[in-house]
Amino acid sequence: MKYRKRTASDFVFKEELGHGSYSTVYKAIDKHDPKKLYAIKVCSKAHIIREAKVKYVTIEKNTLNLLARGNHPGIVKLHYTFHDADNLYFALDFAAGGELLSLLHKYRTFNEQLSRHFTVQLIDTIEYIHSKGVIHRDLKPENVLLDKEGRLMITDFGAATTVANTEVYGENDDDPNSINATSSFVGTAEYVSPELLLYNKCTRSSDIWALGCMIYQFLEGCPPFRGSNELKTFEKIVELDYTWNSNNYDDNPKDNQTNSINPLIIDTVRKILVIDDKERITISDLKGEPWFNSINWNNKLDIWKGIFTMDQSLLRDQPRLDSLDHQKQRIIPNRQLHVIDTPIKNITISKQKKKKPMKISTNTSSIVEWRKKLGISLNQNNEKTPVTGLTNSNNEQKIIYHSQKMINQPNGSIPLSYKNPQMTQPYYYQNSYSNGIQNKLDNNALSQQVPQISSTTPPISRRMANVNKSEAEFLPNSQLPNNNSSRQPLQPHTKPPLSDTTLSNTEPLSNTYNSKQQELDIEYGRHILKQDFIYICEIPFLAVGPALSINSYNKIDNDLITDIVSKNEEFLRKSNSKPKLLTLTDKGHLMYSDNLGVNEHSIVDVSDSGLSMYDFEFEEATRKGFLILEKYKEKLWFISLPPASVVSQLCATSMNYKRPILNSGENWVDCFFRSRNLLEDNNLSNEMKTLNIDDKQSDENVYNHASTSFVTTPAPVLPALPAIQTCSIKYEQEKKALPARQMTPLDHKQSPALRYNKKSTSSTSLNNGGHISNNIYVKDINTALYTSAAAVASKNALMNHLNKENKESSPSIIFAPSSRRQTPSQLSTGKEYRSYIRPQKPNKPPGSALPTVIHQPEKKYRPPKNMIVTSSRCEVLNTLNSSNQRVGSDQSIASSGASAAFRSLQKKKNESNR
Ligand SMILES: Nc1ncnc2c1ncn2[C@@H]1O[C@H](COP(=O)(O)OP(=O)(O)OP(=O)(O)O)[C@@H](O)[C@H]1O
Repeated sequence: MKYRKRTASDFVFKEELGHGSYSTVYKAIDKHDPKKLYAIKVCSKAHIIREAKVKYVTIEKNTLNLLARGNHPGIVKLHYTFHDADNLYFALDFAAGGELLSLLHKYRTFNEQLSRHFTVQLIDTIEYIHSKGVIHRDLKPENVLLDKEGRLMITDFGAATTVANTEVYGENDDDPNSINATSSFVGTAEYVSPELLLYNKCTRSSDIWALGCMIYQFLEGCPPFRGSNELKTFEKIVELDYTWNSNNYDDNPKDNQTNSINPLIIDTVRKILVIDDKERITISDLKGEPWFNSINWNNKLDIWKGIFTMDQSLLRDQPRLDSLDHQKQRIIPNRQLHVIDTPIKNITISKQKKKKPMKISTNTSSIVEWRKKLGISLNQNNEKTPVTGLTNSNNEQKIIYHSQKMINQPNGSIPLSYKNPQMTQPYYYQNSYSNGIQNKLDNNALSQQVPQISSTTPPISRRMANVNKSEAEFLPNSQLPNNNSSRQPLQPHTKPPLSDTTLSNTEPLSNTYNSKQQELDIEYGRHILKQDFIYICEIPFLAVGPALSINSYNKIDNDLITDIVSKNEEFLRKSNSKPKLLTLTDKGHLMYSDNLGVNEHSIVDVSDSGLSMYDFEFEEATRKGFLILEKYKEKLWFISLPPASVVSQLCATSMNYKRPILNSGENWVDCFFRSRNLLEDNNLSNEMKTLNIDDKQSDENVYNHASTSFVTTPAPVLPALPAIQTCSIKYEQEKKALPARQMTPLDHKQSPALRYNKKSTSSTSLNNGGHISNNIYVKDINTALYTSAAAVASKNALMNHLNKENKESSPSIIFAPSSRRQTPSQLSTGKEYRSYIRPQKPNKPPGSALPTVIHQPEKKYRPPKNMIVTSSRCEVLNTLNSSNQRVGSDQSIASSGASAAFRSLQKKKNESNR
């Protein structure tokens, strides 16, 4: 047959059949052959990239392709794959009979004959899947569909793996005592095997375990192991805590004789539900069980009869049998239902819906949804990911090691990162600090005097006015409150009338993006988001030195910044030097130059993962305070705004060239966020361009196997699943799902509700891509980080982040403009150094939606000695600390779900081994 690539326009999309964690499935009619119905699974590219589901989609596609070759009736067939700019499409067999779970719910239980019939079909299919070297890993009634004749079709291969891959999972098989922290869950709680729970091992036998659970469920109506939460479920599984009930049909008097389960079934299930997977019955032995004596396993036609076409006498004991006819009526005429054709362009497929409501509270989530729910995810390399609450020693050691390496530099030597020739001369080299200590640095660019903080620098009165006594105790003498000064209450971030009238002259200029500037930007191929005159002071992290040294920066915190600012405000403002022109582009480049825009010095990329931003009373409207940037372990930049009169003069002098101030209406922090968002969007659209699902091979293959007749092909066992590993979904930037997103925790586009959640003490969201969503305003970074519900909940994300980072980059912590962070308690305590742990663009109108301040000073994090901790490091460590503290508490275990269950199981296991 001549190959022709299908597109979405080849189909008429009908009603939605369902939706999962990364797709929405629509019924569709082939325009070229209206008799052909398909279920088209539509995956939004943006969604699967953002949610790091590319891997699952890839696995599903390749597994389905592989399994389609055998044309087994028990596997939902993949007919076509195609994509467009926004979506990936899988054209699958349409399962007119719906989910097996729905049928089970309808009848509550299946009678013995029906149970056996379905079990036989499942065994035949599982045997086929395993013969191809594939393990499904998420078998459950929701993942079993029925075709129009009522034959089973297993679907949802997103969690599948190969036998070879699985062996890798069981790296501790030989030593069951050494369960490590990198275990990951696979499956759905009620069907997950004990070997996975106990040894992080998944084999073919794990699918058989799930089959045993399903057989039980067919007869009892619910899975054998179900607790009130995942932990209890897992405990029941590993303790093999299940019982057969005998009163299933009590409400159906005419079925009284069926209220005891056939002992042959009980015996069969007993042989399946064996804790030790090596002792568990195999598929071939299972087929020989007495319960299947009547089955001719070679008679595929008999095995694969659809329940809607079967001899009804076979089903005579089925409770509410009459309903089955009704069900058949309901299913088969489904095609005749009046549906309004949905033009493809009107299908809101890019907008993902939430997972359908769970029919049974805890067992209907797919593996991926389940992982997400429990905060368990795979890392980028498809490796096992630490489970919440488990040891973090590796990660921590990594940090300590690096830190010590930095600190242990021989006196005078300079860490490589300091030798960056582009590093500009720090301003303070020119200043007149007389008490500086001469560094013995051998690098020319850095052999300079480290400024000694002048003890005579007067305290900054403005910030001292409202410091209360208890706080004052923690402040150096030089910062004691000055009662003569009055602290300016922070104002909502509206544009106040400028005190300096000369500045107002510049305003009309500043809002105009004039043609000369445009020309320049076009020449440079950039678009400027904001440009303004600023003072900038760079302070590198030095290897040695008493004050502004790496030792001083072991903790970037409120006190340190306060100390630096209070003692060096004049110096930091560079009042004696000429202001620079700071420019931020849409590409995230931040640079400064003289006021004519020449000799640009690049500062940093706003998207840099090692960049943290803070503000210290930074008020653009009143031109006060500092915007502080920190490149982790490299530099601090203190940015402040010159007086309006100075700016006005500068503008006047540069009039002939261009109008230098651009976009003064939007403050710097907002622009940083905007720039970062633009970059993210850019990344996303680039990744979407590279993500496709073209698979000519697959389509041709499917054409060749289009027949629905079942051919029993003796399929060779594949050593591995090359198709899965050499994924045919091209994802060229496979390295990352969305790199910038690791650094910018909140996907505000997808979670708009989280952006300004006023109940923010725990307004946290963690998704499986390891993204932290957090909306906590705090007055003290360490306190905040320690107490942040987000930090606690996001340990996995952070650990993932650490895993991914061999370098010392860190998630950014960005401090929002103070007007948005201001709370009454902040004002009353007088702490100006407030953190805002959520790198995203704040766009709420000024003064609104102030989340609750979290204040638990007693839990303040104390960094270990010799450990360099930036804000982000604090976050990581506090998270780990608090998580470790929670271990062992029953209450916390109960609330922390699967990971706690893991811990609990390990603990029990270790105790029993002692
Ligand atoms: N071939 C099909 N025929 C009919 N309905 C289908 C078909 N495939 C899927 N569906 C329906 O669509 C729903 C979602 O499909 P599916 O579970 O495959 O999506 P998913 O994104 O892989 O979800 P999950 O989160 O479970 O992995 C199913 O529950 C089912 O009701």
